[in-house]
Amino acid sequence: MLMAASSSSMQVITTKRRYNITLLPGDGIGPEVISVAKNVLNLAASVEGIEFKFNEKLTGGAALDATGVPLPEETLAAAKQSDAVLLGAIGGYKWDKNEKHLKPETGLLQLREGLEVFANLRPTSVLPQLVDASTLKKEVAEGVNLMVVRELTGGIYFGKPRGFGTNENGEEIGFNTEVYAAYEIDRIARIAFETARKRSGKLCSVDKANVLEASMFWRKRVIAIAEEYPDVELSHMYVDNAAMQLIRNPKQFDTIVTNNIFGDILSDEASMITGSIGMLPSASLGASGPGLFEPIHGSAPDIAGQDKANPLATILSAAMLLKYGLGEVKAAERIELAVLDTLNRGFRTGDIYSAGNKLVGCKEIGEEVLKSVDTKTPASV
Ligand SMILES: NC(=O)C1=CN([C@@H]2O[C@H](COP(=O)(O)OP(=O)(O)OC[C@H]3O[C@@H](n4cnc5c(N)ncnc54)[C@H](O)[C@@H]3O)[C@@H](O)[C@H]2O)C=CC1
Ligand SMILES: CC(C)CC(=O)C(=O)O
Ligand SMILES: [Mg+2]
Repeated sequence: MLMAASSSSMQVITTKRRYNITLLPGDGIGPEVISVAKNVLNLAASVEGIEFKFNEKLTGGAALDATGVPLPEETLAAAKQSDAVLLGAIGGYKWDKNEKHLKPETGLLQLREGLEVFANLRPTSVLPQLVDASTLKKEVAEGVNLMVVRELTGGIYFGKPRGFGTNENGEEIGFNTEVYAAYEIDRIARIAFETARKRSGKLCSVDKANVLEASMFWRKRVIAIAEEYPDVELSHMYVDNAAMQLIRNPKQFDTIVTNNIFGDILSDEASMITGSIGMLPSASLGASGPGLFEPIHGSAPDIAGQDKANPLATILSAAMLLKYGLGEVKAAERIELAVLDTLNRGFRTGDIYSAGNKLVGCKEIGEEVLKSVDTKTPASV
């Protein structure tokens, strides 16, 4: 807001906040959920006096088909120049047999690396409206509210050497390397400690330090960084036990910090506590530059093109874009409340459906969220 002096009076001029958003629909259900989330994002923003310029670009399999690479330079350049990036999902059966590294998913890794978004926040909470949809018993699921802080630009997905070759017996092999430098662990640990401090003050670091040197080093660095956060209670757990404890008693966790691959796997597992992978959003953030916001799920080729996808994870990722990417907290809350209101009114896609609710498709639940964005204010839900 600018104050401009005139000769007769002080005039208040409200400046519209304007942002450039790169949209990367990707493959499979990606374009379906992005189309719905874009409308929700646009409406919530305009109600709050924000204007978006959307710039849609190719990535993943769609980019491979059109340009021969899964992340065209033009896409990365547009993403870097924008204020935030919203991505649908990447990959599909069509490209499964592609040779070596020519996979759509490589484009996603290149994008995360190119934007240097090393911190992936994956909140997992059981909404009161969806306790029935949880895979777990009501008393185990009710009230779960945890945050997985996943390291996103290091570890085995990026480590070198990697590739295909032959072993000493001349047999074919494939190999990857789990490698972490101290700075990579330190910076994600600090994000996790800060996150835990703002939540209930409990941080659990998940590793495989009984077997892997990279994990032993991970634990050593997390313990070193803990000295900067004496108010946060730090614990450690091996990943196999963590996978089991998440199902046995998820409420023992508040903030979990872990490496790239364990975070990928544990967050898919955690999604079933909330009812569906179609509910979980994520924010990927770096030290500076635009954040990348995407649902945690993939391109779901088994339901693509059938209007069956749950777009709520992408809509909630749009809310994270507003909150973490742009600092537009009111517009973010408007979207979160609209999702709750839509669920309160009984609308469900197939993945979160339970008897007595209204079964709708991707587009229709999107329309219902739009109605809620329009009618509900933070005070009215
Ligand atoms: N961030 C990304 O772009 C990711 C891409 N992938 C890619 O996606 C493709 C499919 O991978 P999958 O292992 O099958 O994982 P997936 O997450 O795409 O699907 C797993 C299961 O969850 C269901 N599902 C996923 N999202 C849903 C939604 N929004 N609403 C309702 N149901 C939903 C699917 O129908 C499927 O049965 C692969 O090419 C994979 O590499 C996988 C994970 C993340
Ligand atoms: C598709 C992969 C690159 C990653 C993945 O599964 C994820 O980030 O959840
Ligand atoms: Mg995954």
